[in-house]
Amino acid sequence: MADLFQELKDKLHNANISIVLPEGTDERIIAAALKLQEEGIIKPIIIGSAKKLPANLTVIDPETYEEIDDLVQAFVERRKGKATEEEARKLLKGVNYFGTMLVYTNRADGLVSGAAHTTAETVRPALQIIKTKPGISKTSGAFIMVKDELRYVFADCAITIAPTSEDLAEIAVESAKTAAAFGIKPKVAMLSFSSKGSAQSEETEKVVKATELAKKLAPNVAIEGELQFDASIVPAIAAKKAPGAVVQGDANVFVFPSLEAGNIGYKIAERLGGFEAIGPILQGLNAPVNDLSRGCSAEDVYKLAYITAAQVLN
Ligand SMILES: CC(C)(COP(=O)(O)OP(=O)(O)OC[C@H]1O[C@@H](n2cnc3c(N)ncnc32)[C@H](O)[C@@H]1OP(=O)(O)O)[C@@H](O)C(=O)NCCC(=O)NCCS
Ligand SMILES: CC(=O)OP(=O)(O)O
Repeated sequence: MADLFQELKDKLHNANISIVLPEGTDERIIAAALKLQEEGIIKPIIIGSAKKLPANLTVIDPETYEEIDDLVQAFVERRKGKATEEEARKLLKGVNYFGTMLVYTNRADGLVSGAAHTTAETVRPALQIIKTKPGISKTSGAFIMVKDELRYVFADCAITIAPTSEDLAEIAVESAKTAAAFGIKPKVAMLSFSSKGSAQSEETEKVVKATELAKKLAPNVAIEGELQFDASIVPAIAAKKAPGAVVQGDANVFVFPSLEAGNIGYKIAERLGGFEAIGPILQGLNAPVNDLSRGCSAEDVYKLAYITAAQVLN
């Protein structure tokens, strides 16, 4: 992954991209911001109290922000009929709503939060304000999983609790795009507890249908399902369980059938398998807003800031 981050740094060198880090009270966020500031490639903007933060950082304090009325008006306009001015003013006291409005109003290019907030608290402002791109029905959360030379994409590990076949197909296509954007030629496995009809149930049928839909949505991408994890990653097992499949134990994008499977699966790969987990990267939004795990390190924050900045250019 060293190469990926070097590539991103080269690409972003003169791009002048600013990333909001709303959690200015978290030490990991401050450490990552200082490292970004020192490097001078991405401009971090911290939300918090300037008095309590290092003087060389750009800090915006919602309590004293001179342009708060503009943000409130823009929020009320965006949430037409769903928030009064009074409610908007109250919501914008929250650092994630405030930071998301900085992105929505083009005062910043992207946002990374979630070190000190749950995923729901982090992403809800983005779902309500930034919203998904035309043609995308739902956002989803992908991780880039890295160990030595190995790079995989896991999704959805963050957002949709009980995806339908249509959701899974969209997640597959968006995850293939995420893989391609970060230098991985996608080979997608639609995961299940069954390989090519070895078990039959509502759950396996959901993945079979999702695979058909995903293939129609992205006919040029190698997508295979339904597959068990071993049949997707071990060529000899693929030859036995899924002979003739377009993915022969060489999958690198893994679409999990539910959030339970995806979230548990990525944490097992991270905590027992020794993979670095970068994300969750939110896919399909109009502007990049990315979540962190509350278990993240300062290095994870720093890296996700680079991924977020790269999404601005994609
Ligand atoms: C993502 C999540 C917070 C959304 O829940 P919610 O805020 O209750 O969602 P709601 O149904 O009230 O919708 C709120 C808004 O977000 C939108 N929305 C909800 N899910 C969305 C999705 N996946 N993609 C895009 N927009 C979405 C809704 O359309 C709605 O927009 P509107 O207010 O403009 O009409 C919820 O699905 C969740 O908690 N997921 C699990 C998160 C988690 O804990 N993951 C594990 C750790 S990473
Ligand atoms: C991505 C994720 O699981 O986030 P958290 O660990 O904060 O719940």
